Amino acid sequence: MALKCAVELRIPDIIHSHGCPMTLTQIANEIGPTSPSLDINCLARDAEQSLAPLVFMRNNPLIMSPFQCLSQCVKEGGSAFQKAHGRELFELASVNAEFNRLFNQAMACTARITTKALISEYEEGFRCIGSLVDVGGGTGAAVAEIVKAHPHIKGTNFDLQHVVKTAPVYNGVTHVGGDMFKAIPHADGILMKSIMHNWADENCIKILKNCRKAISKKPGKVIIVEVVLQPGGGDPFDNIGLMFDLVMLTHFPGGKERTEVEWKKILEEGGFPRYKIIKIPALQSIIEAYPE
Ligand SMILES: C[S@@+](CC[C@H](N)C(=O)[O-])C[C@H]1O[C@@H](n2cnc3c(N)ncnc32)[C@H](O)[C@@H]1O
Repeated sequence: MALKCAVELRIPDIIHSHGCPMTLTQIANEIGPTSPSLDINCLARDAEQSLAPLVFMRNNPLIMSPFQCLSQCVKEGGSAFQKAHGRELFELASVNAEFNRLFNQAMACTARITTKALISEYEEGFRCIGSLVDVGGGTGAAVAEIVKAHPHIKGTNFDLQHVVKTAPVYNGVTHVGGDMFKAIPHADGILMKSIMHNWADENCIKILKNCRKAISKKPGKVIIVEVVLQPGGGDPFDNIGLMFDLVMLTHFPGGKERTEVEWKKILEEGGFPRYKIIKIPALQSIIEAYPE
């Protein structure tokens, strides 16, 4: 709430354009309709890497109100989102254009940041594939950046119809609308960033089985970009990982963050017995999984 307020008042922009630390009185004097707006940091609304859309989404009443239903969800099961709104999040996005836009913009702004880390730390991993499908890729920001860095890759952004129909055109990227529980377009590599944590194990296994059908044995692989919780603690991102676990529980039926042991189980059952975890400078890690 405090972050939302600060972004709405353009406080990060005010401090940046001042160029050095400011007192509260100086900031208060600057707040007004004619505040100069230059951007530097992740909360400045106009910045290329701005996280402001994420702040607006997380503070939207439709996203906040399910937290009021958390105890009911613990007692009865099911998602708190469904209890608050009578339908699940992606269903609501399909019938509410404004919520769809808000959610997709929030996903795209964080995708740009994680994708930067992914591109710099996983260069070899992308070099050896000729085609890549980003499953649940939202409006395509991540695959667009990957294709820009690796122009030999034929990129596909795959998501629900109501999402891809609002996606911008990107060079080297084809948008395909569909349902990952039914079928996934064929490619050498499948990217899934922040998808599996929305779903219970049995649904993740269904998605992985469809990925398995969509890739060739060689050089086929699935590139999962997700949190890997460290049961013993000690990771600098531990607290954020646990906070995300609570958000997943609230917003998605069976949604959760997973430890390596939990990942191994669903990967094996989904047809990916071999995997490698690659740490990147981000909350998420890369889980590179192979069909054999
Ligand atoms: C948490 S968002 C992640 C978006 C993107 N991968 C990112 O990291 O920014 C989950 C995405 O999965 C998509 N999705 C949900 N159900 C789907 C389905 N059945 N088939 C394809 N995509 C789906 C949503 O529309 C949404 O874009």
